[in-house]
Amino acid sequence: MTSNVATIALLLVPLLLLVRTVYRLYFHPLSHIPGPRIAALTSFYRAFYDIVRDGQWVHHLEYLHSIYGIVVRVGPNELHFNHPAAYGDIYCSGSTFTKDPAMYKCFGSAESVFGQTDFQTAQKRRQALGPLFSRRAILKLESDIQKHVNKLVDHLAAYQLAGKSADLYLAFRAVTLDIITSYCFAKTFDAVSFPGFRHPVALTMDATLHLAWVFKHFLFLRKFVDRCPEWIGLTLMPGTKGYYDQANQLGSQIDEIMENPSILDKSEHETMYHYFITKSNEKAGLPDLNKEWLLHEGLNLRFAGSDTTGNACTIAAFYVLRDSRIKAMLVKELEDAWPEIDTPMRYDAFEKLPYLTAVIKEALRLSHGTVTPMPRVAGPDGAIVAGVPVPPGTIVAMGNTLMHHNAEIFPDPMRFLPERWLSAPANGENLDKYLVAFSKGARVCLGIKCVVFSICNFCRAFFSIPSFLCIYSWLSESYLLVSPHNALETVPSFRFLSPTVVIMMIY
Ligand code: HEM
Repeated sequence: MTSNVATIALLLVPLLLLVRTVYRLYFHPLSHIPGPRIAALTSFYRAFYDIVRDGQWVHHLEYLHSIYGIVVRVGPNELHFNHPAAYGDIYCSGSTFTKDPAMYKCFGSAESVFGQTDFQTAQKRRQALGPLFSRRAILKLESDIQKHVNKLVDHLAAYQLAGKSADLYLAFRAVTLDIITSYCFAKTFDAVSFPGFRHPVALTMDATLHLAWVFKHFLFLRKFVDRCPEWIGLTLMPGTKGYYDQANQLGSQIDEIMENPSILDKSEHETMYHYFITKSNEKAGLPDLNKEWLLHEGLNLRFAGSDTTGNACTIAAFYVLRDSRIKAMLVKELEDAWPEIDTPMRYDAFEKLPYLTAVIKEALRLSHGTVTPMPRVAGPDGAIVAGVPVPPGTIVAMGNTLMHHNAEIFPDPMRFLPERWLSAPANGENLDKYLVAFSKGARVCLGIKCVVFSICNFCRAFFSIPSFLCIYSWLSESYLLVSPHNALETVPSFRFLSPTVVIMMIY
């Protein structure tokens, strides 16, 4: 009897696999869409590039589109597009598409605004947190942000005096980490003061990003890590110590506040907690307060605010410093606008400077924000994307890199060319429409205003103080300004979802 069951099972498994293969290849609603046959059969096709090839999926997508055209079937139930219209169709379509849970649950930040896949729930969370990142709120904290930038500049000056090289990639990571932790929690790690800017949190961000891919394709591992005690997590992934440290640190701050919310009254300025705990008007429709939610939200903001902004600043510094023409133009504009260095100049004035703005846009374009395509799932009515009918439940995406590298929109796309943002486009179209570093639509980056503001501040500190210009030329001549893996052409694709919170994967 037992052997009969085993025989039937042995026959059944290959039979089922065969049926599935035939279905996926010939009868699946996506079977007519071009793409590699193997991708139509199994999602391990993509897993291979994500995990074994260490995040090279983004580069492979460019290759696939060069062969198959604007739409490629990249998985059994997944399409990837490469057409400017597709971006709008997918990301600006309101509630037609929702975030793909397989991707957004793998970071361990399921409870944060970023992790919400449901459209309505996400909107409520965005409404609650949005005012923290409004222009008004940011302007109120201008001096606080500038304080951190000035500290970084002091440290860089010390490097110059000592004749030592500085890793600007880590330096930017450190200062953005300090800014965002101070901004959202009124506490910082003082990461810029760490020798070599090598704060464990900044260092381990990259280390754990690799794991995101593993978790995406093997979600049960994510769940295992969520539940296992810290010592097991640390034994398996020693590189995650910095994350445990910050989660523990943030966790105790949350415990303290939840126990006694009145301590928020003594806070130096409003923080994330004020928006979720004390501002009852905006709380409508939010779940009951709990530690896990605040922790996910907090860890998310830390990652979202430091990784992306740090990358954009690194790219800006890298390209401005290696091109003396661009550097001269930028410096001239800043010096004309700000002749008296000792007289503080406000952000409102800087944001009106056209060349500075163009440099920032170009840095955002070439740092991409989120490098990996952000997957969305078509709703029950399906959709039309770039003229292609998409059946309900299909996963679709279009990567920012493909938009930003599109030579028809951005001629000579791999060149850092701020001027492209200054000249009127030949076809009269506004180029801003194609700058998608912050994504677009209802799930556009929540920190967008905060970012432009911070980058302006960096530029102001770095490029407008004459004595620091020599640091820059010295650095650019003598050393690579960025970690080799972080230069534009090689920004690793596992650094996806910049605001992505991979930080939480261990939580
Ligand atoms: C140069 C800097 C930044 C870039 C390029 C950037 C880019 C992005 C992108 C592309 C998304 C969409 C991700 C997705 O849908 O998968 C996003 C979402 C988000 N970003 Fe940013 N970001 C930056 C800085 C920040 C900062 C400073 C904060 C605030 C601390 C922030 C907070 C968020 C949040 C909360 C979300 C989730 C929004 C939602 O899901 O509705 N980001 N960001």
